[in-house]
Amino acid sequence: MTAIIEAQALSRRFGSVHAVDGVTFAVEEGSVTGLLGRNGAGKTTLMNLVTGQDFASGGTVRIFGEDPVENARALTRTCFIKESQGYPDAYRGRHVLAMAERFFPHYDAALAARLVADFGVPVDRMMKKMSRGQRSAVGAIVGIASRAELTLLDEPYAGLDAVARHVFYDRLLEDYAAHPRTIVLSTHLIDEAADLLDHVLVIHEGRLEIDAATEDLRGAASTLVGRAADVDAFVEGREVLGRERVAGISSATVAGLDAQDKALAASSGLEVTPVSLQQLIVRRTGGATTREEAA
Ligand SMILES: Nc1ncnc2c1ncn2[C@@H]1O[C@H](COP(=O)(O)OP(=O)(O)OP(=O)(O)O)[C@@H](O)[C@H]1O
Repeated sequence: MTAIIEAQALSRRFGSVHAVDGVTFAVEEGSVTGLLGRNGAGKTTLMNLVTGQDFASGGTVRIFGEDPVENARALTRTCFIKESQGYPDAYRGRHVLAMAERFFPHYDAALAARLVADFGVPVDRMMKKMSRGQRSAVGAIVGIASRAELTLLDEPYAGLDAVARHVFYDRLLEDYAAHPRTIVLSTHLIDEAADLLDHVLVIHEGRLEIDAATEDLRGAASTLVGRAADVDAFVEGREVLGRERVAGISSATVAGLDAQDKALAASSGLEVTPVSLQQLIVRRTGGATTREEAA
């Protein structure tokens, strides 16, 4: 496999804030990677470093094997769409699409036109007069139609309604299947995007908390519900990610249960359910929680 992005001990400090704190990872060619984390975790900063829009305070990052900073060759193979994208005052939607067509060597204008219709974007309207969702849709259209070898999408659907988000997932997957490329997508809507992702990078307070195949994370934790005494006995000595207790009934989220463990839990009268990717990440980045409520 070829690594399209390689970061080694990459850091970015803003004064005393360690926005990105010594992260090392590789993104493989042709993968769809979710860059996940809480507000302020460092996702945008990391994407800015990967696309050469910011300078590292330490460590290195390479895309296509090269330093991205002021590297026109690497950057014309890269499309970075971010929520906070600014546009010149006089730009209408169609100007943004025309610029994209000029910039990206593999841009497909016919696909962009179809996506404009799918999202219902008023491309003759000034960008500054578009709603937040319409501006996001323009970014999503450029992100998909550019067919850049490396596509980074930073919260590409902020403001998009549920229908438009599903149009985005469907069209992105469809076009990716026909024209494979490397995609990195940051999002807070983890479960919604989970089917799209084959790899997950979770960043927490600037550090890389999880770097794993989505497949390996599915079923990586389970929730056990039952009588408090039974739950307590079962989880003794296991990795507990979170625990809640209401009136003698306990619920515990536990990592690393195999089929035998689950069967044992069930035979002890506990209800066992898999934890979704989103729940797992919330547990991992929110710290183990313990909540007790009286009856
Ligand atoms: N230019 C800057 N100057 C000072 N601090 C900054 C700057 N840019 C980012 N930060 C800080 O670095 C941290 C990481 O910010 P970043 O925007 O990368 O987070 P994020 O994961 O993209 O968050 P969100 O999900 O809220 O968009 C935050 O604490 C932020 O306040």
